[in-house]
Amino acid sequence: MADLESPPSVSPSVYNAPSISRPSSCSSAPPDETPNKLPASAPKSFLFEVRHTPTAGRAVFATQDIAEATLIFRSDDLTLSVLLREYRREVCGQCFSYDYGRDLGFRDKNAGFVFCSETCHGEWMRENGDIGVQAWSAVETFVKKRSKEDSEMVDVDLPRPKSKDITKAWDGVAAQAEHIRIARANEAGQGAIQATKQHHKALQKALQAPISPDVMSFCVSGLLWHHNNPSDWNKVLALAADSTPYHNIDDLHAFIRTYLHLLAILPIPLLPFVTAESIFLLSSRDSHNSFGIRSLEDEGSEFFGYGCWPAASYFNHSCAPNIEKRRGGRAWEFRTGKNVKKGEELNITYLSGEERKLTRGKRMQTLKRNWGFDCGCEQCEVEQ
Ligand SMILES: C[S@@+](CC[C@H](N)C(=O)[O-])C[C@H]1O[C@@H](n2cnc3c(N)ncnc32)[C@H](O)[C@@H]1O
Repeated sequence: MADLESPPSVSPSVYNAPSISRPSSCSSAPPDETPNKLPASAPKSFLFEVRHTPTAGRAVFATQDIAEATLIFRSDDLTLSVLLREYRREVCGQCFSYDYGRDLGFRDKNAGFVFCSETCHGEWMRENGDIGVQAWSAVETFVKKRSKEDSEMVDVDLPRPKSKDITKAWDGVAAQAEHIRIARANEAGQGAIQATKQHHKALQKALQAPISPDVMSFCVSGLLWHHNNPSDWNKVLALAADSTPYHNIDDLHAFIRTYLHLLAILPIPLLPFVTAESIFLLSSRDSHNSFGIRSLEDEGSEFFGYGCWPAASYFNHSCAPNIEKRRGGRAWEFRTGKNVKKGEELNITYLSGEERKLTRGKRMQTLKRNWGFDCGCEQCEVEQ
């Protein structure tokens, strides 16, 4: 993940036949999109339009003069998200409200989330559905038994695994994944192939591997979103993709182990969604599109997690942005930070407060490291 405006932390398809096992890391371009066609999920307003640019992909442009402090867009289309485990007692699992570190009152022990109200709990249950509630309970039971095994902090200075390393690593677990599927299907009385000792051993081996609870939550939220909203999956597919989304080799392996863990523990109806491709795809879209979910007070000093709001992900970065974004509950609001002229690009910043004060060179480095792009904003051109 290189989330919009937060420090790097853990990162974090359509149903594929279970036998397909490796992510197609080289073919991550959004489907059904010609250079001039925009996805239906791109944000829409009479104040702006989304257009393709020669150097920075799609971008948002004002279609008329806009006065300072105008609300230009509200994005409430949260797809996948992760609430870091250390905040699970303090931050509402549905609306992300926070009460200065106090434990919230409505606890769902089975699922491992707290809520600020019965209404939020009910909404969360409704959105996740029966299978979702079962999935979160399975994860919670599994994590509770193990707890605190992996440190999820990543060293951002280690090299990122290249496409060929990623493919090789996923290929390396394809056979084990197949064995686990067969063992699970047999347990559920559904197997076309009789499970043997070898299959059960593969499952046990997966269960014993070190766990990464936040990576697991990230993946579960994405898989559930896909399961529960199949017709909206294109919103995620249409986002800018990163073909090498893992911060380092440990991050890559955390996702691969998580894949096997999820095959071993999730409810059977979810298993068709748990493919190497889908887990890779979640990272590849998260990497360039997630927004940090931070406290609303103290200039956002508490980093609760991150999430992906597809319509909000069409705003490019500028080192002198004209749009300010602010989270309210589960939605983001975008307002002009200054008067904007018709035809100007509408930009937010992807840099955190301290990073914004850096020199051009250091800002460039930060954006390149966290986002993989060479900043082509007007401010950087002026300062050149
Ligand atoms: C959140 S997406 C923004 C929308 C994106 N342009 C698209 O077509 O989906 C972030 C990606 O946009 C591109 N981008 C954003 N700001 C940029 C900038 N200032 N200079 C160059 N590329 C930029 C980079 O490829 C970055 O990874």
